[in-house]
Amino acid sequence: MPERLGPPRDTPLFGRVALVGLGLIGSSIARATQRLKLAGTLVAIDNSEAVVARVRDLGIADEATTDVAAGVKDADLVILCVPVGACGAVAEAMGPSLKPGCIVSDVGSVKTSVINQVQPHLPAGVHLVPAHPVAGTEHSGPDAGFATLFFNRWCILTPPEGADEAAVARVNAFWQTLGSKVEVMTAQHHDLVLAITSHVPHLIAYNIVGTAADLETVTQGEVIKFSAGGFRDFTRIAASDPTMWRDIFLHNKEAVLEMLGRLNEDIALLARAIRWGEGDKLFDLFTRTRAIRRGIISEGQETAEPDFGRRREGQ
Ligand SMILES: NC(=O)C1=CN([C@@H]2O[C@H](COP(=O)(O)OP(=O)(O)OC[C@H]3O[C@@H](n4cnc5c(N)ncnc54)[C@H](O)[C@@H]3O)[C@@H](O)[C@H]2O)C=CC1
Ligand SMILES: O=C(O)C(=O)Cc1ccc(O)cc1
Repeated sequence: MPERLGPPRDTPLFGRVALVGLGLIGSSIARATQRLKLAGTLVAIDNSEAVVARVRDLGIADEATTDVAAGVKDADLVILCVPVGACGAVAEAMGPSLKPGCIVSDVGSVKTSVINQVQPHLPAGVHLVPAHPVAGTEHSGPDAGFATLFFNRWCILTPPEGADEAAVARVNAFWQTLGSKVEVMTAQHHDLVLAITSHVPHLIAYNIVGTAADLETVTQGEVIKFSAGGFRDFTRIAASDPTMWRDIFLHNKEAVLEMLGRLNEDIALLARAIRWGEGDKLFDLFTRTRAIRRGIISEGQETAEPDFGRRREGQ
C-alpha cells in the first residue's frame, strides 16, 4: 500500500473545477487537486470575504471569488463543501449558471437531505453525483486542510436512481486519485450507517462534555486535571464545528433518532447489569466490542495515531 499520494497527472481529470466552501474539506480537496494536477483550472468560491482572501494568500486555487454564479460558470465539476444546511441555497444560486454536462457533487455528511435540497435546482443535462469522504478532523477553516486527508480513507458515493454512469465513474476516479477507497450505496443506507458510526458518537461526545461542564460537585479544574484517555478523546470530538454538526443532526433526524432509541435501550440494560452485579453481561459485551476494535485496526481503517496525527505526513 503506498504511503503517499501519487505523482501529478500528465493530463488533468477535469477542465474547470469549482469548489464551493473552502474550509477543512474544500481546502484539502484544493490542495490535493493542485498537487496532483487534477484540474485545468481550479476555482475557489466562498461566501466569506475572509476565507476568499485567505485562499488567495495560501495560493491553493487559480481563482477565488465570493460570487457563486460567476465562479461555477463553465465548470466541468462543482463540489459543494459547505455545511449540509447550506446546500439548497448554494444550488439555487448557482443552478442557472451551470453548463450542460457539468457534474455537481458534494462532500456532505448527510446524503438524502442534500439530494433533496440540490436536485430541484439543477438544470436538465447537469449530473448530480453526491459523495461523502469519511475523513476529517475536529478543525475547520482553510488553514486546517491538508492534501493527504483523504488518503486510504473511504469515500461513499450515493448516486440517485438513474444517475449518469459516466459521471459516477468520473467522480469515482477523482476520489481514487485523491487516495480514497470508494464505495457506492443508496443515500438512505448511507444516512443510517453514518448515524450510528459517526453522528450518534458525536452527539454522545457533545453530551458527555456538556454534562461534565454542568456538574456542581466536580470543579472544571478537576475535570481537566484528571481527564483520563476516554474523556480527552470525547473533548476532541466535542470541539468539532457547531454549525456543521447542528446541520448534520437536523438533516439526518430520522436515522439519528432511530439509533438513539436503540442506544437508550442498550444503556438501560447496562445500567441494570451494573445495578444487579451481572458481571458476566458486562464482560461479554466488553469482549465483543474489543474484537470489533481489533477488527477495525487489522482492516487498516485506523492507525495507532488518531486522524489529526496524519497531518504530519505533509501538506
Ligand atoms: N469536518 C469534517 O471532518 C468533515 C466534514 N464533512 C462535510 O463537509 C462539509 C464542509 O465541512 P468543513 O470543511 O469541515 O466545514 P468548514 O466550516 O471548515 O468550511 C465550510 C466553508 O463553507 C463556507 N460556506 C458556508 N456557507 C456557505 C455558502 N452559503 N456559500 C458559500 N460558502 C459557504 C464557509 O465560509 C466555510 O469556509 C460539511 O457538509 C460536512 O458535513 C465531510 C467529512 C468530514
Ligand atoms: O474527527 C473525527 O474524528 C471525525 O469523525 C471526522 C469526520 C466528521 C464528519 C464526517 O462526516 C466524517 C469524518
